[in-house]
Amino acid sequence: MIYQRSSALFAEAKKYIPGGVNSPVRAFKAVGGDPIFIKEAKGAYLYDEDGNQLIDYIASWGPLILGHAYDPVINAVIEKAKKGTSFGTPTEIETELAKLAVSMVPNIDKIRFVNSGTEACMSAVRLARGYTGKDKIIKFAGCYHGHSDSFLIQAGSGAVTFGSPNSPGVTQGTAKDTLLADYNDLEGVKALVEANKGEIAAIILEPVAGNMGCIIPKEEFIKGLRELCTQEGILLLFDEVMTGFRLGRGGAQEALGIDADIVMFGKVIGGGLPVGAFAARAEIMSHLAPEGPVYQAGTLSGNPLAMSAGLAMLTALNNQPEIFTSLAEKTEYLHKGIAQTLTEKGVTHQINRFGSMISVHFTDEPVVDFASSAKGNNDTFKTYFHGMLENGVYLPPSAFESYFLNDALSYADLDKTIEAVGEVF
Ligand SMILES: Cc1ncc(COP(=O)(O)O)c(C=O)c1O
Ligand SMILES: N[C@H](C=O)CCC(=O)O
Repeated sequence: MIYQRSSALFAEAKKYIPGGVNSPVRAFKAVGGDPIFIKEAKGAYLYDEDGNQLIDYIASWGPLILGHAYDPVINAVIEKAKKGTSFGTPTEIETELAKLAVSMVPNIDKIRFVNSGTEACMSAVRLARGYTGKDKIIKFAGCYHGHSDSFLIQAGSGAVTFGSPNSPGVTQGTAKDTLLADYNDLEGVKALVEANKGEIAAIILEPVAGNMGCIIPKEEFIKGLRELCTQEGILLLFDEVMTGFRLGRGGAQEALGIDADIVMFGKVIGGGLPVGAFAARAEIMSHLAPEGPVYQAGTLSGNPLAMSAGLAMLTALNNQPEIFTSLAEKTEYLHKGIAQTLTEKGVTHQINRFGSMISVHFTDEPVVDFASSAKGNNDTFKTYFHGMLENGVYLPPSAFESYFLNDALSYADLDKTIEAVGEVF
């Protein structure tokens, strides 16, 4: 593979954009080398600026569950754009998307659209604080809820990849209200709740984590959190930015059989355009302005182009729920193929998978939380990542990220990926 033009574009970008990228995980810092600049994409493939074709396991970090440039989404956006790009007024399509989302997801009556997952999580926590009248929240080490100040405390994703899980710029005043627990450690959470009795507004988590690799919640952990929240008057916040409309029509709530109090969305709900959302029962959502006192706003929130992309995406998923099953089957096939190859080659590994999310960890311990994920061998990961790239497979450039499978991937693509693992090792 030749990456001359990508490297030249990166050098130019670095002159004008910090680190040459607009989101840190894109910069390949954890794996070394220059990031690949993409020119276009269709279905399961990316085409870079040097003319290489790559099988894509990132899908724009999750949104493109039906593959790149999915025709119904593209056509909906084109048609909408011809009629104007933004009005700053209510539009009918916002209600159409809200109605559809509410019909697909359990436990929610109303939804508010924002522009990113970060905004969704930030606003959901404000709502939880306003609703409960309490200040503190509990988050889990290695979970990422976007880059709002309250969440940059032992955050996963790019924050941990670049060694700053606690970002400079977050004040002590803000940080003290974010209490930290370990994923899958119910007793630790109970102890925190006991030590801060009556002060906790919310427990926020990725119900299936994807920002320290893919990590599955133990049944007793997730059930225990629900029970604890109900007992203590704490709101349970599911950050479904990755899992929403990916693990099934009803997301992780449905897949795990657990009801959350507030649910946050991003990625798939925008069909590849910038959309986030948060949703809850009417009683909770009624605290939000202009109905209630908790303020939240956005000049471009509910943008018609973004809404039309989201509506086309959710309509497709709602009408063809078998896609979720076939994606999970493809992911299982990939899991088995990679596991068999790595075992034959004598490479120590763990693979975690849930639905269409999967991650490979080069460690001999089960990966159940941030600490066990961080034990993965990063030198082996770098060899794996660059070797796969050389073989035309584009994986997330960090061991702390999940892969996202998309419906356009064929079994031939999966076989090529599995063969590539054999080539690399
Ligand atoms: C679980 C989770 N929550 C929140 C976010 C923040 O979303 P965004 O990047 O759209 O702000 C992300 C991804 O970035 C995420 O994976
Ligand atoms: N892990 C992050 C979100 O899912 C990756 C996307 C980003 O921060 O650019």
